[in-house]
Amino acid sequence: NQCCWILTSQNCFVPISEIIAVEEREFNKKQRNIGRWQKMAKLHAFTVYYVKRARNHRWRCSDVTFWCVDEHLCNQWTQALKESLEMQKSRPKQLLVYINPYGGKRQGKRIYEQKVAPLFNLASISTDVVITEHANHAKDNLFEVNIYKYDGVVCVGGDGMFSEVMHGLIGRMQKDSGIDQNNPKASLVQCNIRIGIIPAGSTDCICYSTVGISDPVTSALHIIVGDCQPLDVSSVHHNNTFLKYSVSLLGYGFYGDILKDNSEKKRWMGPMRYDYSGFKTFLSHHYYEGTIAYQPAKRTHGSPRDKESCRTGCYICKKSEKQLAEQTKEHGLKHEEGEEEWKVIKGKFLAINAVNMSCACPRSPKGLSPAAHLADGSADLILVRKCSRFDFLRYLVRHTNQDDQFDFPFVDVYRVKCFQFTSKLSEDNESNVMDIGKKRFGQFCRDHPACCCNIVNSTWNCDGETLDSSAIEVRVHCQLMKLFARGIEENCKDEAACSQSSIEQLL
Ligand SMILES: Nc1ncnc2c1ncn2[C@@H]1O[C@H](COP(=O)(O)OP(=O)(O)OP(=O)(O)O)[C@@H](O)[C@H]1O
Ligand SMILES: CCCCCCCCCCCCC/C=C/[C@@H](O)[C@H](CO)NC(C)=O
Ligand SMILES: [Ca+2]
Repeated sequence: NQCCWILTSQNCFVPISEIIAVEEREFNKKQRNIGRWQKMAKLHAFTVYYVKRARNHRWRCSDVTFWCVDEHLCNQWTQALKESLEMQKSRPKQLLVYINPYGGKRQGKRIYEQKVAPLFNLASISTDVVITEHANHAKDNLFEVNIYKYDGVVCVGGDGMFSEVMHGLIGRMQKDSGIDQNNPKASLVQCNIRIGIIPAGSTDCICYSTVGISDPVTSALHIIVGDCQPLDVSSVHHNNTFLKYSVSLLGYGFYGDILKDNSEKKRWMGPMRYDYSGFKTFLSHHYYEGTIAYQPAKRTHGSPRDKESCRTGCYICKKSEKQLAEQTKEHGLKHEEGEEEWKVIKGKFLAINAVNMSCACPRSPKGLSPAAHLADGSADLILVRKCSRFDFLRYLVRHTNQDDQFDFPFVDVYRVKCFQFTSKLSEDNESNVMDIGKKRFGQFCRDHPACCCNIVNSTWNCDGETLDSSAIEVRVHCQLMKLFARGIEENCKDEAACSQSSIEQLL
């Protein structure tokens, strides 16, 4: 991996790990009938395709062709490079691909065929492609196929499609290992089959937060070079029944209501439906009463108010990986019961957001929690208490600029390893004190008919899908799965040197 190629005249270094493919070239001598080469009888050549970094974390496939008069020398180079590529053991050779033809702007199939498949061919990756015919097709299929013959699963679509594939893979792993997903305390088996995301959805938050951009070619190249990014996954339960897994946002109140309004009937609007529902939800300004109990994540280093973000090779995530390995060595898969105390908060909230990662996306480039980590075994729990519409707008606007969105008296943020939520309504229901008046008047606040207090429940938005229950129990599973990604890279300092187009070089 450390072995580097030096393209001398251009001062451009390409590590072997970033070479996509090496191809012998058929050379027609008329192509280069100039200078001293004119007299040569035959020229030999080979082309190296490699990753070229462009602006804003974009990767592109570039190429450089090497010409040579000595056939033997040319073959030696080609051979040596091919052997080096063979030694890159983390690269996938066989992939299972699921395409959602209806996600985002309905471009999934075209994006895959035009932008991704040619790159997979170039890198000699063989694929089995499934174009999904209905929701849950990919998930169900993952319980039936021989997943162990693949080096990875690729999903072409948005966060919802990724969620399907993740549920299929994690669920299959637990089933094959005899783990009961309904047990909220079960230690889940890690899923080592990596998932690659080719973004073709509406928000594409998981791709953006793990790669730094939502761009199909960039994601395809991360898959080809065999990147590996572990990811925390939260399990969500209600009354000892498994509901869902979440990797990006678990949102109650504002983000749940956006989804409730954002029904399948609005899918024709494409990604715009989120802006429309977002605006409507903002105007409705509903808040919800409930109780949150959480256990702080004491073992993780770092805080949600840190100025530094999780980046490629993040040392905080590395430390968590080490801790996890030590813990597994000591206790095996047995769940280690946390002795930390539970903290309890009661209140009226406009939004309760729990994020396992920053949740950066094109609409909010730094995300809902800019310092959240991809693989530290914790989630950031953000509580936005009842405030004026104007203050809530100020809070939302800070998702899109450089100002600190946690610097408000009505916003609290905690780094947690698990939490529980019960709405006031279900508390009342459970303790059987719900009075008939509440039932009869449905969603209006009896005491203040003109206020925005909503005594019906909101809905949980779990990575873009609604949950059936408002009372939930959530636990973060450190690094439960892996992606073909490497986290967001620090910006390339020398972009001019990185953005060279095709270079031709004489050996
Ligand atoms: N062939 C299909 N027909 C209908 N729905 C499908 C099909 N294949 C997958 N789905 C479902 O479509 C839902 C949404 O898809 P996807 O996530 O790709 O796009 P999106 O909702 O536009 O984007 P995002 O999730 O990023 O907001 C997924 O939850 C998935 O279960
Ligand atoms: C005043 C109007 C405000 C509009 C706000 C629009 C939405 C902002 C998008 C930020 C969402 C980031 C979190 C991502 C969550 C995803 O899991 C989910 C599924 O794709 N997306 C959404 C929007 O719920
Ligand atoms: Ca995390």
